[in-house]
Amino acid sequence: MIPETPSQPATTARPDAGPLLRLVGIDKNFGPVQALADVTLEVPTGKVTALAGDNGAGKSVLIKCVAGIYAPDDGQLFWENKPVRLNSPHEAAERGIETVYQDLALCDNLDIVQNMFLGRERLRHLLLDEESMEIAARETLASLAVTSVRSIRQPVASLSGGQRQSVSIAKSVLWNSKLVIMDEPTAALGVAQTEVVLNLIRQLADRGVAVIVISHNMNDVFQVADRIAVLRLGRLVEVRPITEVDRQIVVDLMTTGVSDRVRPEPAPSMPSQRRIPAAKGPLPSVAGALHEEPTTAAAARKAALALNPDITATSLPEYFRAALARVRAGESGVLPVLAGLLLISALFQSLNPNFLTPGNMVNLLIQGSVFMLLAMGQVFVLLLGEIDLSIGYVGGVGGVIMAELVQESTGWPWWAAIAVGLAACAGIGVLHGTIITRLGLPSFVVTLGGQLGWLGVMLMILGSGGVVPINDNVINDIASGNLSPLTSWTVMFVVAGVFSTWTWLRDARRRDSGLVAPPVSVSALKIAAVLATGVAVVWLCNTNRGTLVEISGVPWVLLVVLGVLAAWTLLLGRTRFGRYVYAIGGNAEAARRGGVNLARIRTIAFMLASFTAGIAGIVYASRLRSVSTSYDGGTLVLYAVAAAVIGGTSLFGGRGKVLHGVLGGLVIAAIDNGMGLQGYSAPAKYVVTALVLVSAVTIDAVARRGRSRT
Ligand SMILES: Nc1ncnc2c1ncn2[C@@H]1O[C@H](COP(=O)(O)OP(=O)(O)OP(=O)(O)O)[C@@H](O)[C@H]1O
Repeated sequence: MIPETPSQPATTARPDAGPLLRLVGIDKNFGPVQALADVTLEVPTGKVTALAGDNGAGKSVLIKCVAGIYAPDDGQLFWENKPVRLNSPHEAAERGIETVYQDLALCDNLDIVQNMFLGRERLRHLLLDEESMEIAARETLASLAVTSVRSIRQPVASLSGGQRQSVSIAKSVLWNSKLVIMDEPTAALGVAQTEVVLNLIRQLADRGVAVIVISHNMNDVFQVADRIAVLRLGRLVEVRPITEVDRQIVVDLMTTGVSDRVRPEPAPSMPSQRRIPAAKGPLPSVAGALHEEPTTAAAARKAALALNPDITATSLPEYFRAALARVRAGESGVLPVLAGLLLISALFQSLNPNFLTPGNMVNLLIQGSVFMLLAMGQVFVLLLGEIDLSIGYVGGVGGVIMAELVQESTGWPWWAAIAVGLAACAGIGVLHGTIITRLGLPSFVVTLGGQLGWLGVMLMILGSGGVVPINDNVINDIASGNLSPLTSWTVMFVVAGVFSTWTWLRDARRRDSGLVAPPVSVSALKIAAVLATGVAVVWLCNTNRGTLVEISGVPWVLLVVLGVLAAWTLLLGRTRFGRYVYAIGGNAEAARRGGVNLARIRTIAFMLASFTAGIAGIVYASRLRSVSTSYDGGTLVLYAVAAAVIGGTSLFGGRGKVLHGVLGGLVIAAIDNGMGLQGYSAPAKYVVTALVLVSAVTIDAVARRGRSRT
């Protein structure tokens, strides 16, 4: 089992207990290539063992055998004196073997805490326990003298190579790893960063961790290693204490397998032989490893603020300045879509004064609800870097199943009909997800096939008549019914009250614990903004929009959208599943190495996309009070992808929020509605929506470039 209490000193050396790891007679062949031949090696605790060898000598294959990636063809591994088989990286991790790979198995889009806990998140009441994880991560970094709590919530993408290595090493300390394997840990690092990383490696060994380091850099090997094992053509030729060899001996062993040379006494000033001393407490040169640059406190604070305004801003102006810096760095969040919405509204209002009337606004919200729902489902899939082109017609299938079941001849109650329609959609999502993950087919192709296939199924259920009317009042009221004005206000204040209390208490608790939290003024501003939006929407909906009879109140469908938004936001933001969706979108390999079951998470994401499409299909059917052959799922799915991307979800995976689907859906509904008021036909609407989509994708791509430049 993986120990649950991290950030204590790791194992203490057990001098009498033998080596932590013993490899005996390990062979590994790849067809005719003998990568390892009869390798016998002991790895003791509390020592850094350097693995040296020329290109192709077998170093990587050897560590992969220890890390559970390759099974040796012959030979035996002994872990703490017991014979073991390590069948997967997960099994190795469970025994306390952590591998820090050259390509650093970190997800760029996740922050430091999220990366350090990836695959081993702590939960409280089934939700991620962010506070406890942040505290543990902070303590671990501090114990290694990587002392910057300020930046613990910054995305790993914004870290330098040395900083990323520091995070990877801290991760192994956090998890009380007994053996840490590092593949070229200082490759591509500058002098100062190399020094930081070597110091951290030394600290690991001084805590009693066994460390294996592969490095081509002899300076590093001589600085940090206690012993050196040399491989040549897959065979282990020597293991010696580092004090008994010099560079020439190592080179001789690597190239010829033997060396008669006796190491001369090193001159005290020889830089290449300078050893890092055993640590007594945090090493000063490691302090601030997350803040190597810039050097002055003010500049460091400015940089930290720019990376994440929540980190350190203590006043409102500071927070806004930092947010502005983030926008300039390509982290614009929902700003472009909000600006776009304002612009579109101003444009249509100037063209037609009816655009911003309460009646039209509510109509627009109802029209947009189908786009919003479909887009919210699509966000799950886009976050994975995939796409689902079938959800339009999957929603249609859900709608038509529900419609058939509430026919008088069938006589099902409305709730059962809805449940079966949604279950059918979820099942379709599982089917798509399973085909995509198990057969390894591209989601684009599978769901394109799904688009045609489910259109066919929908038409078959519709039958020769081509239309299934809905006479059930409850179902028809989903899109056409309203809450009473009083209930509308009550519901709004309850929802806003719950959100405000939760936000306020959470932010206050985090501030009290010294964790990353926005200043009080920002928490207050967030609450005020939500309250103002709620009041505006309810005021709008409560204004009479009927001509012959009075029609007022919040439409039921808005509650459906709000409910889905809240549920999916919680799922993506506060659960392991959500964390893994982002992790896979950011770096699927890192997620896999963290023990995440990629196939399961992907399949669930496709299921949720289809399930949400089912809700959209039911709303659509409710609005038309029927399902017919005129249902155009092909256009709907394109609008859904466009809405998610326009809202700010990246097509490249790993970035996005459920809220983006709602905001993008609003933009599309506004274009559709505004152009409709102006008397434009469908083709013109398509062209304008396409232009907006292309602009959104361009903004996404430019922002991505901005981020990588930063
Ligand atoms: N998956 C594989 N399939 C076939 N051959 C492989 C595979 N992995 C490694 N080899 C072979 O095994 C031998 C040892 O490779 P390995 O990657 O361990 O070398 P290395 O010592 O790590 O070299 P380098 O320093 O260049 O990374 C090489 O001849 C390589 O071509």
